[in-house]
Amino acid sequence: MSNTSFKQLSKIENFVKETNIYFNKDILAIEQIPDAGVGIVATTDIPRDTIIVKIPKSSIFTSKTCTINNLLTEETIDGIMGIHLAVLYELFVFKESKSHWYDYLSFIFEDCLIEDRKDGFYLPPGYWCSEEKALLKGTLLDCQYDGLKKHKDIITIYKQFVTTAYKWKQECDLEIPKILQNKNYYHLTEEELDAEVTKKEEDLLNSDVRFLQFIEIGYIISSRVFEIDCYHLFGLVCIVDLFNHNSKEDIHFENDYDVCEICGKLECGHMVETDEDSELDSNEEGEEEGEGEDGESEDESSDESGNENEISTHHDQNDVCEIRAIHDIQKGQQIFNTYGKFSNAVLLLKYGFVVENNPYDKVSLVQEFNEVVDLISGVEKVDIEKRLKWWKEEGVFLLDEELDDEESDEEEEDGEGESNKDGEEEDDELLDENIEEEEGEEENESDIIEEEDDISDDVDIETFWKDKIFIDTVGEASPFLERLCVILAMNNEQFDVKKLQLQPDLLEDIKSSEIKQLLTLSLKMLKKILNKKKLFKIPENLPDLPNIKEIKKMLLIENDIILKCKENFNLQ
Ligand SMILES: C[S@@+](CC[C@H](N)C(=O)[O-])C[C@H]1O[C@@H](n2cnc3c(N)ncnc32)[C@H](O)[C@@H]1O
Repeated sequence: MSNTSFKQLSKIENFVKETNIYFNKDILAIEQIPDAGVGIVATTDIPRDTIIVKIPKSSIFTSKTCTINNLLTEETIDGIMGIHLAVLYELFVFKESKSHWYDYLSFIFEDCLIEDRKDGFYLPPGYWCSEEKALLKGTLLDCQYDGLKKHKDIITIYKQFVTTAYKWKQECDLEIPKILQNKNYYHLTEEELDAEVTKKEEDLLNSDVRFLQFIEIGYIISSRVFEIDCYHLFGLVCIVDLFNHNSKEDIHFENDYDVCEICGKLECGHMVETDEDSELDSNEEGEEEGEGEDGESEDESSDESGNENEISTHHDQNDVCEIRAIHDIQKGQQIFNTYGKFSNAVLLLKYGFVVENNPYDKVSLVQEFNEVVDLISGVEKVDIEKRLKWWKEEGVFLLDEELDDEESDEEEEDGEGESNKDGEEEDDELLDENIEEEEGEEENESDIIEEEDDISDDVDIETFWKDKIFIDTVGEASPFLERLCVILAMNNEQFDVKKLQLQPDLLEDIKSSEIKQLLTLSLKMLKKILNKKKLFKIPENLPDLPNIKEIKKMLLIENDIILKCKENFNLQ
């Protein structure tokens, strides 16, 4: 768990004061929360729309505000990777005497600063011991997210950071953070690393405790980081990162994402110049549209720093992120943020905890589905494969849209469409992206942190369809699994000629005897799949292992869902 220590709160108080963070102590308190580190509690009734925290963007730790920002820019390392490298320098090189961020960072990374630590590292499940991982085999975390495997990019990032640190030492005599002191890796070529990447990682994990610290720091960052804007990208936001997660949130994190990508201001010389340039361009005869919006004109404008400063100073006052109460909050209540519409598997993978009564929780049926598909008789194997291919490439997306449309219709009927006017739905989506994904995985975003019902253009097809094969939190089969069973139960005429798979209305028309028979067959298939799902065995005397509490919770929650499902479908 990425929790902080209540004993160290004075550090945060110092930092808040020094950096002009507005944290209304008359209405909020930082308190110790059982099994969740610290959290924020309302000390009085708080009316809806109250701004409870305000943070100047300059007080957010990002790759642009850190001490080594110019080096990172030269090296084009930004986003979460930039934060990771910067944290190593603030904590282990600049330290208390030279780092403006030390009070805040040493609060979040307190354990990482303990000298000679040998164990108790906070690591993603892929780095847990084999006994712990064995207990989680077959869970959603394993089947859907491959969460018991090590993270393939970590060692490459480590190698890149080591090389960069040695280069900075040579070029500007900058001390190398102790975690990155590894001459072997400095001399290692990328080809040599690629050739034996798994073995090299195993060797490092077994021989160098500093590599574990490196992974730990990356994991802590990933569990606390927020998306800020198109200039800073991601950042660690003091105070805002103390709100714990609940699927029902009490607050919204509000900030302007669209700022100038060159200087980060809301309005600035760059933007003014660019607008003027494009106006000029559009007035010039015979010139093509879009000319004048290129990098050159932007570079020219950035040279005119005098003008820019005037505007910047004025707009600095607006460069703040705010936390707003989205409904009335009662005195004494813990105030929750939501990290996203995440199942417990994602919560465990990304943040190291699981929650009971999670409406987005589910149990994977991918293995059971594949086993039953292998046993289907009456339809040729090639036809089954053809249908599965169609489903993965087209069908699953069609049904996703169909369900989205149904949901919007229902919302309109319930009058919920009004929330759109307030922008609340858009805000939800933004929030889901606030705590962003693990380092190095930017391209596989959809694997883990995408809002679960969101289709993105570059979605990984295998991940997408598998993610839809589950039992939901109330023990019902997912509509995707139900539809897939119908499709696999069709005869070739129904699939190829009548194209019933493209006519959901017909499928629901149970008056037709042909459809009735099809639905009976598909229900039989569905029950076969559900029947194959077995309860997880939880040993009575669980070994005393570091993550055993969360593992046990996870297994009990998955078992509870499986039991509800067996009851719903009258299965043994
Ligand atoms: C952004 S921090 C929140 C503040 C944190 N509790 C602390 O002590 O600093 C995220 C971490 O808080 C913990 N956390 C957040 N919500 C939780 C919850 N509902 N139950 C248990 N732990 C939670 C997890 O350790 C997670 O990695």
